[in-house]
Amino acid sequence: MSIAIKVAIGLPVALFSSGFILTMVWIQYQKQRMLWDESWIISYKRIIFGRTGLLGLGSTMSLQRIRSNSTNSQTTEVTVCTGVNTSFRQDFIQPGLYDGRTVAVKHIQNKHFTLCKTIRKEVKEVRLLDHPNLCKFIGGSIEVPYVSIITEYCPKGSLSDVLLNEDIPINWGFRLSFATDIARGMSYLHQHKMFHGRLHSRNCVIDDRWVCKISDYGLTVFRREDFEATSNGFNCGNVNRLYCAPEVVLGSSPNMTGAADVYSYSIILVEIATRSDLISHQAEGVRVDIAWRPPLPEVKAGKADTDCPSQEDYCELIKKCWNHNVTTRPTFEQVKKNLDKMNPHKVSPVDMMMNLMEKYSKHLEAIVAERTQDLLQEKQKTDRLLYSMLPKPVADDLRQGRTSEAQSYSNATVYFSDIVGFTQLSGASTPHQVVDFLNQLYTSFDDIIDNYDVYKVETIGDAYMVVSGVPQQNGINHAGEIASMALDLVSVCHTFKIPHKPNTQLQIRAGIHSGPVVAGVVGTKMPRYCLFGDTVNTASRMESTSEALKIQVSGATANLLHTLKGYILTCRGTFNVKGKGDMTTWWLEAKRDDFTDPLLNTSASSGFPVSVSD
Ligand SMILES: Nc1nc2c(ncn2[C@@H]2O[C@H](COP(=O)(O)OP(=O)(O)OP(=O)(O)O)[C@@H](O)[C@H]2O)c(=O)[nH]1
Ligand SMILES: [Mg+2]
Repeated sequence: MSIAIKVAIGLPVALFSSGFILTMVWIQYQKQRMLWDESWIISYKRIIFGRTGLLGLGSTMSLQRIRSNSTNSQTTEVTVCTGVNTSFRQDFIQPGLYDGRTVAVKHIQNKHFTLCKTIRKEVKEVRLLDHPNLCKFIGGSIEVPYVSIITEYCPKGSLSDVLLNEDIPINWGFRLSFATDIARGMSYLHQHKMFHGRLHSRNCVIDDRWVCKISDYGLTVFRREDFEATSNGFNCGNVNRLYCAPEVVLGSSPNMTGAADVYSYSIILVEIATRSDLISHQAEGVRVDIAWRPPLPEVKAGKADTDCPSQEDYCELIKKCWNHNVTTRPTFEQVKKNLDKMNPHKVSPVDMMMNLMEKYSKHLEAIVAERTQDLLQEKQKTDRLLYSMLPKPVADDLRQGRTSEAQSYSNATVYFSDIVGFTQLSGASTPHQVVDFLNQLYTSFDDIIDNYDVYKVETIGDAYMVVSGVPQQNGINHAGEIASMALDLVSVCHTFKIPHKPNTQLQIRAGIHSGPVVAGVVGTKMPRYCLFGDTVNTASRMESTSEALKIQVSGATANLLHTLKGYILTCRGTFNVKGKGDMTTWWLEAKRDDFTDPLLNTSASSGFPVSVSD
């Protein structure tokens, strides 16, 4: 073989071998570099506590939960170089601000800490992990007594916090999403040959997008505290016994196995379905009974959001996961497939949130519409009440905060009526009977006056006062409106039965006068619309000097009725009215059908001609 051939074969082989060796050396170097890399070590002083301004849904609960296995809690005040006075709490996870982001700081109670090769290896392992369902490791503080593990902070708290908070509605879409998230995270961990060993619902945390992430995985030696020096995970004698697989309790298997994690997961599935606090509910005795399992959840299968889409499959999955026979427990990969089958149209939590919000906003809109309708009805009721107490324009003015000015009217007609012998009648009746009687009478009067363009001013005891032409002016029609109304009111008296004296004939005395009036609201408390002026006094005199079941009309009103035509009036004559002097007044008898002038038609009425004047 010539030298050239030897070189031609040997050179590529040599090059390849040296390349291979170099690559191997490079990989080894990288591995070692990662192992000895200390960029993950965080100076505790650089974490700012108490300024995070966070506290999401579950955080208050989470962050104040005293660790159940912590026997003593100690608080040491330290002033960090940032100038923020913080307190080092060793008994729970604290949120803090590190490098501009919010982090969860889990304190490890250790009096001594050595950054040994095992811990370096553990850190290297968790640093290489990256999955959306794993709570990201950020770094660690190794300064005693501030030894802590710093991880991504999930503002909604732990899965347990969320499930036990009754104020958070969680439909089955969310529940299956949580279950799938945990299975995904765990599957990823197991693929990387890492077992959790302390999987429970408090070690699953919920981020701001409602994604469930697994926390407190790996770093077994790093997180080992002084008091649990011998433990390498669950302390099965404590509250977490519930999550311990039977083989772990019996000591026949280490707790760091995939099957043990699957067992723990089955308990989380029960918690997700029942939303109950299994730890508090477990009886003392069950902690030692390895055959004990929480009761299977009664999940409703159905189409509603609140129902499980596949009840039987869900319970079947739980049973498989807590099987005594370790080998028949599914892997998380299989669990994921099972869950996907149960929930084929999996929607992301954000979309579910959006759907929920849309649903709530629609529901809210419906409620608002309903309440608006109620409000409208209430307003109508108060309006009706207000308008029954004050004329509408006046009431509207008052409602707008405007004070309604008194207004003068050049001509209006005022009606007064009074019950004849009321004092005697009420003396012989109980107050209840009197009120009942007046109420019935004036209710029927109120119904009648609704047919006319008149405004009822008030009832004063047994007196009834009505005006027309105020506050709505109506030319000279006011006289006709009042006259027609007065005739109706008197005629109703003929048929009206006094409830407690059916055999007594009700008699009213009525009087009418027309003239100028001033009208306005008096007072701010219980405001009343009042009429003032001589016209009111004269109308009252017309009533007081009238006779039973008769309507006495002044000359001024009679003149207007004459102009309006259609009323039969007979002259009562002239007599002295107290405070008014001599007055000629008229009896309003009836309405005429043929509209002939009543004052000129002497034969039809009283038989003698009459002139109209005050
Ligand atoms: N809001 C919020 N709470 C958290 C976070 N991580 C943990 N927690 C809560 O802090 C509480 C205390 O956590 P840990 O000290 O890890 O105790 P634990 O989870 O009960 O038990 P182990 O982890 O098994 O020791 C837990 O109940 C969690 O609910 C987080 O990222 N955000
Ligand atoms: Mg935890």
